[in-house]
Amino acid sequence: MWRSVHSFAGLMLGLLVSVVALSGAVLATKPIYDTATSQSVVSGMSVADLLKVVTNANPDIMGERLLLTPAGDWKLTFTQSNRRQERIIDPATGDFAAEKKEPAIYTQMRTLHRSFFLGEDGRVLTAIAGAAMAILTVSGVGLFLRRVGGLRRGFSRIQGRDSGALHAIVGRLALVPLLVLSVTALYLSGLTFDVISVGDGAAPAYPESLQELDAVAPWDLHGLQALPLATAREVIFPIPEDWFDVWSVRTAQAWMFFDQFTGDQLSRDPQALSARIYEVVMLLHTAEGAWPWALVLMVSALSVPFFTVTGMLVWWRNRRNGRSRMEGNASVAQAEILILVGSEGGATWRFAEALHKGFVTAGLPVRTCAMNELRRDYPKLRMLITMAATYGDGDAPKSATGFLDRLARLQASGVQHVSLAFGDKAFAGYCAFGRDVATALNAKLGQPAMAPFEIDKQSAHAFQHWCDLLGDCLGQPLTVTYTPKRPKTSALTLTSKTVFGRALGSETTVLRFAALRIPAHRPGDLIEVYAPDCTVPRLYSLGSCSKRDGFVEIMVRRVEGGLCSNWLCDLAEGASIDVAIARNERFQMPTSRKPVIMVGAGTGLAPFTGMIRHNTASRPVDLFWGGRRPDADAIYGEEIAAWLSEARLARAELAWSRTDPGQYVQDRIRAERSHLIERLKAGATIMVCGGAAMAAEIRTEFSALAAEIGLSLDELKRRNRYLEDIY
Ligand SMILES: Cc1cc2nc3c(=O)[nH]c(=O)nc-3n(C[C@H](O)[C@H](O)[C@H](O)COP(=O)(O)O)c2cc1C
Repeated sequence: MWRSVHSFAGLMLGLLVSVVALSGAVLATKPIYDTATSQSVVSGMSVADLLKVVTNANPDIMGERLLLTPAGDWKLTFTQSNRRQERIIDPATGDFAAEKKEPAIYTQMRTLHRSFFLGEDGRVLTAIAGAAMAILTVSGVGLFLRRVGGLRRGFSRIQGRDSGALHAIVGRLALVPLLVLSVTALYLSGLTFDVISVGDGAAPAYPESLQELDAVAPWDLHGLQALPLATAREVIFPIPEDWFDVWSVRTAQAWMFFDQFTGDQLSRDPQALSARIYEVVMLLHTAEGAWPWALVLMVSALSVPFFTVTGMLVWWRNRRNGRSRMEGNASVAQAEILILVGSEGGATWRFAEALHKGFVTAGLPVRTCAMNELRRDYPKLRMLITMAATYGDGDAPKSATGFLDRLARLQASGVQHVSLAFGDKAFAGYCAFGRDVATALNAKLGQPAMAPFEIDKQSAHAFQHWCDLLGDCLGQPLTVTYTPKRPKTSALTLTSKTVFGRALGSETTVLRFAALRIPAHRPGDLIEVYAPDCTVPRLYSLGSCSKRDGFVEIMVRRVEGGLCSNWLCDLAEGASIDVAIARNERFQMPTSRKPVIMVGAGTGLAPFTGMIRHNTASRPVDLFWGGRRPDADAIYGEEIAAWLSEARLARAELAWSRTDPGQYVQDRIRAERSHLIERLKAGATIMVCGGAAMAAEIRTEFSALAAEIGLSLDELKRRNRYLEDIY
């Protein structure tokens, strides 16, 4: 529901809201401009002080009223030579000052902001924009909390730098000011259309002075002396020689009345609640007289067009990933079958879409949504089907991070369940999250309707088989048609190839391609290579950055019988290959300036090469890398030496396993124990890339190191300070 509301409002009204917000951002500079140019109140002045300077500087006038203008100037109404006049005065000297002329841009922006240059009719558009902004903000919060898996995780670090993550990061920061702006905008529209009114229209109850005494100068009246000028909005002078008239001062909260002879406060007439609310709303919405808040409003308003653009990108990406194409999705109240999807790259959504269609065709009320969208209650639910991919070290994919907590709160009895896991046998934690899901379902709902099933490398064949089994289980054949979708690929031309390790009987090749029209990527992202005769792509870590390097670089180890690796290693210079980019947000160089410890072996060096090459700010980066023999296997040997001399790399600890004595990368870690502890204390992030066996050894080493300073590996992982890219 949140998603539909948010997408609909954003797509339909994003432009309108952006125009109002941008013009609002310009208007928010006005209080800053006013502060810089106004005849500002001399801090520490009282109302009595102002009256004194005004009277002394203009002895031959008869003052009537002093009014603080929205621009922050004091305007004096007075009579001189029987002529009534109004002049801005300088509160420091009491002299008349030139009336400030507002720059034309503000007048234009105000008309655009309030009515789109369309007169009264345009005010409806502004009201719609205000309502849309309120809806977008509230539904955005709902979506965000669902994405991170609940309020408890609402303050934790948001992973990734894709448009969705940026949308959420900026959204979290701008949330409060945008909510304030939208609610106050709605209030002001309510005033425009007379839905809300300010005050009851009653004039304050003026008291009278109690006795006639000799005239006293206002600056000698203790009541006015005690009233700070900063709190006053308006001062009304008593009529001269009218002994029962009083000094009246309006503040944001009340009218206050002072005896003109004794200076005593005679009474205080609080502003009506509605008038006070109006004052607060105006302050919050326009920030007049409060330039720091104006700055906050300006930045927040500027973020609105950013949301429109990133929001559209997210919407488009979701569409492409099949996320929003669940036609015939049953409502929560009607759903009898619930398909929950845990996906990060989008492939599982495509399987889910095929299954969803199968149920719709069979006439069954089915609802398909992300695992993080699981609700507490589905009144008609009969069967729950989970389709979950696994990421990282057996972790949940993005759309399922909060699933296990949500499942615990599900109110369901007599609901059948089936789990399907997606993974890749090349990973150590094959289908690990899918298995966790199956275990949790068993604990919550009892025995499954059919045995949990695992699909390796998105096998269409295995999926069809599982759909047949599911049909048997339901006692109703299901027609599910799944056609694997090949992403849009780009062609790369091999420009150079460097082979290492021939002398050792197995080769590692660094392949460099010309990068002409390749989608944006950074070191650590993955490249999907489509080799001839391979139904599924093979993934390789990228060592290059699309923005900074003029090439694409990967490292491939020849695997006996490996279709793709042999094909790549045998490629001739000038040959072309088809590739797509797979973002790997979990394995990116952290953005802070804290140290980074990179650990890898063999081709695990690939992502680090790009990260180190671009470490131009010389942040402390240590590389621990394991190869076999320095004479045959010194991949990037010269570059590493250069990076050290250029301070892109602080240390290079290379371990050679086939020398005498042989050493593994974990041995170097043990040898550098005290240095690494210092790095950990300084907030270092550890990045590990390579085979599963090596990664397990490194985990053991860093668990021990972390324990020495009272940390645990789990905690480091939770804080995104222990990142792994394992194959
Ligand atoms: C960066 C990355 C990490 C992965 N980690 C694992 C893993 O630990 N265990 C596993 O079985 N599969 C792992 N996989 C494979 C995915 O689970 C599998 O490709 C799945 O079909 C992806 O589905 P999705 O595109 O819907 O996210 C990983 C894939 C990638 C790209």
